[in-house]
Amino acid sequence: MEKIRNFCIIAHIDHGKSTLADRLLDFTGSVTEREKQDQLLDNMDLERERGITIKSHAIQMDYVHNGEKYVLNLIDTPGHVDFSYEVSRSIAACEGALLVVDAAQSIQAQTISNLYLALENDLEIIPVLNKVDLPSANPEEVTDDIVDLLGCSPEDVIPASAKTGLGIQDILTAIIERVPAPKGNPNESLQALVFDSVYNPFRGVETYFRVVNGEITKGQKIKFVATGKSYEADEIGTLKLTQVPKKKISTGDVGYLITGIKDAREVKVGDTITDSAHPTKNPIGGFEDVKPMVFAGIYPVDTEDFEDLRSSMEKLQLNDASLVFTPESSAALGFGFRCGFLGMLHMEIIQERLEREFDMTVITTVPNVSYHAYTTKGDEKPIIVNNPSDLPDPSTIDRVEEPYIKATIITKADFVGNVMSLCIEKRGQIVNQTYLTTERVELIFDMPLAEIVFDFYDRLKTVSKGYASFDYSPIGMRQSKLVRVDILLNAQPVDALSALVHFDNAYHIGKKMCEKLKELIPRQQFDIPIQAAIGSKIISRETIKALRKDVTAKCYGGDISRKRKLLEKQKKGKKRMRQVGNVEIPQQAFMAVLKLND
Ligand SMILES: Nc1nc2c(ncn2[C@@H]2O[C@H](COP(=O)(O)OP(=O)(O)OP(=O)(O)O)[C@@H](O)[C@H]2O)c(=O)[nH]1
Repeated sequence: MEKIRNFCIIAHIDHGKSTLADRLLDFTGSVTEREKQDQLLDNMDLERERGITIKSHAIQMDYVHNGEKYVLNLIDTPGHVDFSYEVSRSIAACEGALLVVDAAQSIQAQTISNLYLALENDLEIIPVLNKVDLPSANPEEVTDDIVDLLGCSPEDVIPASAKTGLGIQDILTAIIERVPAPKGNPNESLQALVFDSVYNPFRGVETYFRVVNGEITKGQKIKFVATGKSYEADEIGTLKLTQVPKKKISTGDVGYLITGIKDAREVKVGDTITDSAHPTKNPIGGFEDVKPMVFAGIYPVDTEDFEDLRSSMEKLQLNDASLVFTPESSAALGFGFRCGFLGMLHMEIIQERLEREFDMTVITTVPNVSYHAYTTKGDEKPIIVNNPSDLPDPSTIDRVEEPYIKATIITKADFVGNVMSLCIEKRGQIVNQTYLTTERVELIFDMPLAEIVFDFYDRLKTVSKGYASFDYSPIGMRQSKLVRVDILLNAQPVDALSALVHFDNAYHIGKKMCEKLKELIPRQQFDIPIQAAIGSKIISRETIKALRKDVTAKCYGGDISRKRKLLEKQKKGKKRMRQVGNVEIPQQAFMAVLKLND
């Protein structure tokens, strides 16, 4: 135990965590030449393409320091706010953290939020000034920023470049000398923290854990405290680049467990593993079930594919326990599912995985957050509104509550005005404003989560010319004035286009929706009126003019293969169209409300 170091790397997105992890693996000889590949830990294709870490992973390195052999367990953490719960669990499994700060960009919102998480867990912080090789790097200034933030001395900050390999040895030395060895009692009953799980189609769910007390042995009967379920530890081992089966994993160490569980929902990140016969009396605290924040409908483009979609979603859920869904139906789109996601990025990922891994073409409807509606009947429990159609009749509503968040934004002093106006437009209330340095300002707002879901990130980037970083955490429900804006095409309501919006924004959004739909829906043989309505009141209207004449009629003769090509192309385009009444609506139209300001 004396020779084990468990650490994680925390950073703002793109500050170089994954690249630094690769360098550490290289340096400790944990990868052979053949295995070398950029961003080794990001082993999902999607992760590599998007250049982001979606799930956290762990890896063990051996390193000799002053003639002594050490085991270093690195736990890589995801960088995006949608996955912050996973960051918090990975952090809880460590004693130390490398705080990576980009020498050109300095401290950003997630640098701070992750740092707070690490400090709450009493982690030893090793500040790393990364990307010092960049011409735009500002090492002195950024070191000062870090010293101010941590209250450390400038010598504690390790200058490094994950690209060139500079500083890697210093980082390893610091991990061994500064990060404390794990504590814990090997003789106590087993107590292990689940910090991640991964679904493997051949082996079932692989659970990643850190032993806090006691030890886990192959074949042991173990129990998951939160789910109360018991299993046999079919295989346990440590995580090198590949899994290395072991007979026993002891206090302080990190490993994987395979029990033949086939459903990701049975393994919850944050849960405690204990011995089935002699369960621990103190499960590790802080466990929470991850709750979806954003809801949207997912429908097959072809109504006949509903059963295929169901089986694909079930398979996806086996390996992504944070995805929830229930069947729903829409007059416009037929049968589909109302799905809950951790955030917008998670939603995009699910949609993309459905298309790539399961070859499904789907239509996603306008996302919304989860509201609580109380009726005048005085019922104690709220009606949970995850779907515009769940909103009770306005005449029976007493009040509606919506989820609020604390938003932390760090930006340059020059852009404070712009960022403030944006947040106020998004119904934010300023809570605090602090100058971190003369140049950089931290703004804290209470804001409705719903406003973040729509275009907030993009707008923030635009108004700050990219110099703003953003992070948020939920702070509970607050009363709101919510209405449902319905869209009528050719006088027919299209339920899949309905959106839940704040009353003050309803007219603006209704108008923009009509304009956007006019752009997106192709002209047809007849005039199509587009209307936005609240209840029976029409608040906006546009008209798509009819095509004047059939321009293709003249195109006769010519090469057949060319014609076929055109037909094929048309078919592809058609695939994402939905016939509603006698109007054809393209897929983008269902998401139009997200891009109202483009
Ligand atoms: N010049 C230079 N570029 C670097 C350095 N470290 C990382 N990068 C680049 O910075 C970008 C982001 O690096 P990543 O390692 O993917 O960042 P990350 O923090 O892991 O990002 P997420 O996993 O998405 O949170 C990549 O294009 C890297 O090649 C460095 O020391 N110098």
